[in-house]
Amino acid sequence: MSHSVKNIEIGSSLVTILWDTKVESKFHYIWLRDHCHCSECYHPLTRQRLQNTYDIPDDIKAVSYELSGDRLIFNWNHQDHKSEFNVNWLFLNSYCPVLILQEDKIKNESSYLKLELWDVAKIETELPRIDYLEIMSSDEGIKKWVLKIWKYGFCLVDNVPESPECTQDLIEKISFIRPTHYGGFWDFTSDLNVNDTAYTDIAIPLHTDGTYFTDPPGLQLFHLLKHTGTGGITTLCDSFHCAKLLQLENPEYYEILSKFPIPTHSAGEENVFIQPSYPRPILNHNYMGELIQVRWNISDRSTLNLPLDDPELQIPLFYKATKRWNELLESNKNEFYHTLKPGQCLIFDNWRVLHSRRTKFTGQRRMCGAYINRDDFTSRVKLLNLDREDILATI
Ligand SMILES: C[N+](C)(C)CCCC[C@H](N)C(=O)O
Ligand SMILES: O=C(O)CCC(=O)C(=O)O
Ligand SMILES: [Fe+2]
Repeated sequence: MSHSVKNIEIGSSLVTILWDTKVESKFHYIWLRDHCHCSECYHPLTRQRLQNTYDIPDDIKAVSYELSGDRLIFNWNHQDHKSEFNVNWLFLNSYCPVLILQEDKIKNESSYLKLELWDVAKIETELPRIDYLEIMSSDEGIKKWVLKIWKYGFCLVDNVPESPECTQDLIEKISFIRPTHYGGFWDFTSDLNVNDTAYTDIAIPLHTDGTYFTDPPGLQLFHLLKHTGTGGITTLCDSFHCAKLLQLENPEYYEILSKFPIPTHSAGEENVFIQPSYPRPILNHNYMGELIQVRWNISDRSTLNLPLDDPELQIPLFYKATKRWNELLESNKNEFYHTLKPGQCLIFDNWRVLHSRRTKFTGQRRMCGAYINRDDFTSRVKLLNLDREDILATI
C-alpha cells in the first residue's frame, strides 16, 4: 500500500510529516541526514553506508524541502547537500511512531513470510516436501525449498541419491556448511567416534542442538544412509506452537521459561565458571517480544548453579514449568513421528523445530548431514526473495 504526504512542518531539529492516514511522524534532521541514500553517502551496489555519521554537524538542519510525487528532497545547511527520500520508505521506516506494524502486509495472516505453526493433525495433511532434482536444477527450486523450511520449520527432500557427496551438494545449495567440533559435513554411526550420545544407539528425547553455543546452528539436515536394525525413529515438534499453547494456558510458566538462564555444556565438558558465560533461557525473544529461538536440551543442560533473585521460589517453579513444557512437546498432538529412510533427507530449523531419536535402535545405522548458520539461512531467504515487491523489510 502506498502512502502520501498531506502536510510537512519544518521544525528547529526535526520535520513533522502528516500522512494520508491522518497520523503524524517526526523525523530528526540528524536521522534523515544519516539515512541519506545518495551514491556519495550509501554504496549503490553493496547497500552499505559510506558517509561517516559523525561528520554530520550537531546543528544539521533542513533549510528547505521539495515534494514532487513520492519524492521528498531535503536541502541541508551543510555542504550544500541534498537528500532524496521515497515517501513510502519514510512511512515504512517511521520510528516516531513506528508505523510499519500498522501495515496490512504485516498484519495479513497470509503474508508471504508468515510462519505456519503446526501440530501433528495439521502437518500430516500438508507435509512440506520437495524433490531433489527440483532443488538441484534451479534457483526457483532452492527458493521453494527455503520458503518451506522458513514457514513450516522443516522440509523433506525426496529422491536424493544415497551418497554423502550428493547430500553435501544438496545442503550447500542453501549456503556453506557450519563447521563445529563435530566436523563440517558429518557421516556418523553409533561408535562414540565423538564423545556425544548422538554417536551411540540410545534414545535422545526432543531437543535442539547446540544449546551450549552462543549461536546454535540455524538448520540441521539428516540423511539416513543405512540402517540394518530397528528403532531409532525420528520425531519432530513445532516448539513455537507449543510455546503459544503454554503462554495461553499458564503465563507464569511461559514467563519463567523466557527468563530463567540455563547453564549448558557440550558433552565431555563440565560446567566450568568461565566468565562471561552465556546461559540463555529456553524461550528467547527479539526486541519486539516475538519468540525467535527455542533452546531445549535436557542432555546438555548443566548444573543449575546460577545466582537467582529468589531461588527458593524459582527452582521448584522451574521444574514445574519445564515439566508442563515437556508434556506439551511430547503430547501425541504435537510430536510428529517420521521414519527416516535412505534417499530422503530431512532438514529443519534448529531454532524452532525440536528433533529426537525417539527410541534406542539396533543394528548398523549410518547417518550423514550438516549444520547451516541461522544468519546464512535467513540471508538466503532474503536474497532469493528480493524480487517480491510486497516483502517489507521486517526480517
Ligand atoms: C553432529 N551431529 C549432529 C551428528 C551430532 C551432534 C550432537 C549434538 C549435541 N548432542 C547437541 O544436541 O547439541
Ligand atoms: O541419530 C539421530 O537420529 C539424531 C541424533 C541427534 O539428535 C543429532 O545427531 O543431533
Ligand atoms: Fe540432535
